[in-house]
Amino acid sequence: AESAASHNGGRSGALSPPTVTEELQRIDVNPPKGTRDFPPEDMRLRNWLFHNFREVSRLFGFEEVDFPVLESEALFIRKAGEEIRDQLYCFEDRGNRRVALRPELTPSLARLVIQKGKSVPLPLKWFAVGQCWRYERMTRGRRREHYQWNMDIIGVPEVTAEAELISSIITFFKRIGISESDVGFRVSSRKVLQEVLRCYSIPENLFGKVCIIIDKIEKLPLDVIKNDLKSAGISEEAIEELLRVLSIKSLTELEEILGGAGEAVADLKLLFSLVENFGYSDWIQFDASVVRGLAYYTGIVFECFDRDGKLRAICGGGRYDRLLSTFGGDDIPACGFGFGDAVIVELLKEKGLLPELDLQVENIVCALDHNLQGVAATVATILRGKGQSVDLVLESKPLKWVFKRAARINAQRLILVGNTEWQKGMVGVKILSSGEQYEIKLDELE
Ligand SMILES: OCc1cccc(Br)n1
Repeated sequence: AESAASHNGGRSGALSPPTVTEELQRIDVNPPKGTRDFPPEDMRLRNWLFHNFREVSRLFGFEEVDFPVLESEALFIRKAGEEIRDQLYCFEDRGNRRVALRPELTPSLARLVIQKGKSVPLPLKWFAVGQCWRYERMTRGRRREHYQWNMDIIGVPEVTAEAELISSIITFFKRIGISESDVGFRVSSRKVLQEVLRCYSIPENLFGKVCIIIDKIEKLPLDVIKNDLKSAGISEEAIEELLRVLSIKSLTELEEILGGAGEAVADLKLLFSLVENFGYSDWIQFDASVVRGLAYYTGIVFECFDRDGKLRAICGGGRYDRLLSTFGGDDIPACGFGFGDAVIVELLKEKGLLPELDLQVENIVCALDHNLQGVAATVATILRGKGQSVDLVLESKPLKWVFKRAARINAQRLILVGNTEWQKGMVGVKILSSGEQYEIKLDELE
């Protein structure tokens, strides 16, 4: 009675249908709103994507780092009115600490650089692939988590660092079949805005807030943008000049307006010439309206877009020379980018470039008699010792079932352990693609 009871979920006696209360205990088998499971087929695609992230990072000599998904909330509290702040997935833990699920990786990276201090000689080239979170009202039905690939160069003030980062992203695109006819980079510098604001004697501490307002220029009506800038203390005249500068689409025109003496024009000219040296000029364009939505960028900013205009930004990044000092660290220059795992998959689907990633098992091993199960396990161990994957049939099953499973798991070879063959120290082998079959001594199996 006890085993029967334990067998059918604690209900005594023979198998009986669950009672109403037990039925109500059924949990919701879907993941929390805005989050994803990764069943095998999706996990294969994710692993393929992350493998390419990591391979490009390796090719560029970057070292992998990681940080806790949970961070002190203080890491992400910036006063510039960023969307990332409004959507912070934050709470008070049982120790009354204000904590947050990280919405991005850069602040954690900055924290680790400061923590390591002089023990890590500059420049640092670090990369990470990590899950990031936001708590967004599900009205928009958007995801609340994604995985981001980040590459960051710490300690290099020159735009050679930004050129290297853009080159690494292009290398990634090329690896997966995306070309400059599919995507492009919009590149600008926040120093453009800075130089305009300085012309109108607008205090530096408004810089981040102005950038965040302007970053919404494509998403909000122009009068809203103007009102927000006015409320932030920007004069009408300065607003008009800002909007005029933001519509510039060529470096020549920018130089005419800002003059050739400023850092913004110098940085951008150098960056474009470096990228040209890489042979990647067709991938990038100057666009003064690019500011990006994170307050801490201080120089070059870029984002990658799909030329069909169907998708949100594929990736984005820029220079953040002040972030480490705002965390109490030294004034160390830095730049980096974030590349999410979702939009790129939408782009690959659009372009018919999703890779074929079937499960591949080299061997399926099956004992034909239950007294040979131990021998079958030994065969599996021998093959695994040679680095071969083995699906070991763990129950007594008819051969028809074994062949069906072999086809489902895409096994290349069926190894049959039967009494007749085993009497001679042999096992049966069937190559499933050709149908060829033969017997072989165990120690000759390879
Ligand atoms: O790109 C902004 C962002 C941050 C965290 C999670 C998700 Br989904 N998206």
